[in-house]
Amino acid sequence: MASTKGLEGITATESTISSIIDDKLTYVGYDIDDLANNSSFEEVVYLLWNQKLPTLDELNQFKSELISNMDIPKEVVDHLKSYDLSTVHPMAALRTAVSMLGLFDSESDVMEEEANKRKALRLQAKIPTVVTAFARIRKGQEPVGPKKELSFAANFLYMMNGKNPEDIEVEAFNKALVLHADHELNASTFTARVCVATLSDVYSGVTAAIGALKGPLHGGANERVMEMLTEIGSVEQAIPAIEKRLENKEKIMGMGHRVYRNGDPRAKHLREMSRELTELTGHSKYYDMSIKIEDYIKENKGLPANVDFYSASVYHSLGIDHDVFTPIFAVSRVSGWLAHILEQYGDNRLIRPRAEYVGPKGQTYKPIEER
Ligand SMILES: CC(=O)SCCNC(=O)CCNC(=O)[C@H](O)C(C)(C)COP(=O)(O)OP(=O)(O)OC[C@H]1O[C@@H](n2cnc3c(N)ncnc32)[C@H](O)[C@@H]1OP(=O)(O)O
Ligand SMILES: O=C([O-])CC(=O)C(=O)O
Repeated sequence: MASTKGLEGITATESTISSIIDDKLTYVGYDIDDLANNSSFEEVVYLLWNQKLPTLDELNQFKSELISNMDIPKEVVDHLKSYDLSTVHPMAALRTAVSMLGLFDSESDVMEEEANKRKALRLQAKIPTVVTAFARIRKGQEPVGPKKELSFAANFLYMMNGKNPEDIEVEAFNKALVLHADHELNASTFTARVCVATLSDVYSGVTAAIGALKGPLHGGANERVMEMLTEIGSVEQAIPAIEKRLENKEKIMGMGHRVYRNGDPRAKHLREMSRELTELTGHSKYYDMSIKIEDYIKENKGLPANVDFYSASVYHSLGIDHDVFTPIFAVSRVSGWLAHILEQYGDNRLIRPRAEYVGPKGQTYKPIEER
């Protein structure tokens, strides 16, 4: 039987979490546009995990549970301080720290449903703390803990910068978190599901997913978009630089998508946020360059911008270090990974496809001294 490279077009599982149908994205049946325009990230996480929007009481309870679980063990902070901070990528630090968090969770290997839900909450709560702690430690700053009265999005920015964020920053960051929360069977979510389908634990599933998200063809693209924009440097150079990259058969980061053909519905929200925030912070050139590149690639390659393209200039405008863009993706996407992990446990079967063997056949074994 012939193989399908990259499993393109293969339906590998049923899911009730998110859907992409005719280029339209929904979480549990709610249109991403409605959620992006109206909901808090905490509401979306609750929705993904419970398959329903919370009441006000449920939301308040959920928010306070999240905040009260945000602290991370001192040993993890000490570990983050022990690397060569000039070379370690924050995604690598996050991958190791999440695995380490499992060592300090006495329920790590308890496979009961309620224990898995408690671990999900702890991971969702602690990942922003790890990301912000590492970002501060490598600048010689001490980590900052969360504030009870702040939202999840505001707390991330507070723990990162050590000061209360502006409303417009919180609004933009919340929207970015909502837009990145889940995306059907993308590579990192599939990785998480494959891992836990062996009945491995939640920490292993999330650690594996972080590894998959890190790659430049997936979540790692947002950092590469900013690297590209910075290298290009000016609006005038945008098209000549892109033409040169295409001539060299380089991929344009943030462009193209395996599933969307006519456009990623998340990109328009991020494009608008990029327009507003770059203007407000004096970084309009990055928005102007992005628009030119998007139009050129659409016209010449027929490829749409994906979620990673405009998130780059949005995060840059929020003053976030470029190599922290992908960890921020993880801060949001862990909600989707955890929803899928819980769904996988709920109706599990080992995921084990086949490979079509195309190597040599019928070889005769020779003793080592005769080779
Ligand atoms: C959150 C996310 O993960 S969104 C995706 C983030 N990744 C990126 O932005 C990286 C850049 N984009 C890409 O590499 C791809 O579009 C992917 C990985 C997103 C999708 O990949 P696939 O569905 O496997 O498409 P594939 O890589 O086979 O590309 C098909 C054709 O389009 C071209 N193409 C696809 N994306 C791009 C791009 N960004 N720039 C230039 N050409 C591209 C390929 O070169 C290929 O051309 P060919 O048929 O002439 O060889
Ligand atoms: O679905 C994909 O292949 C990649 C993507 O856009 C995401 O994970 O958000």
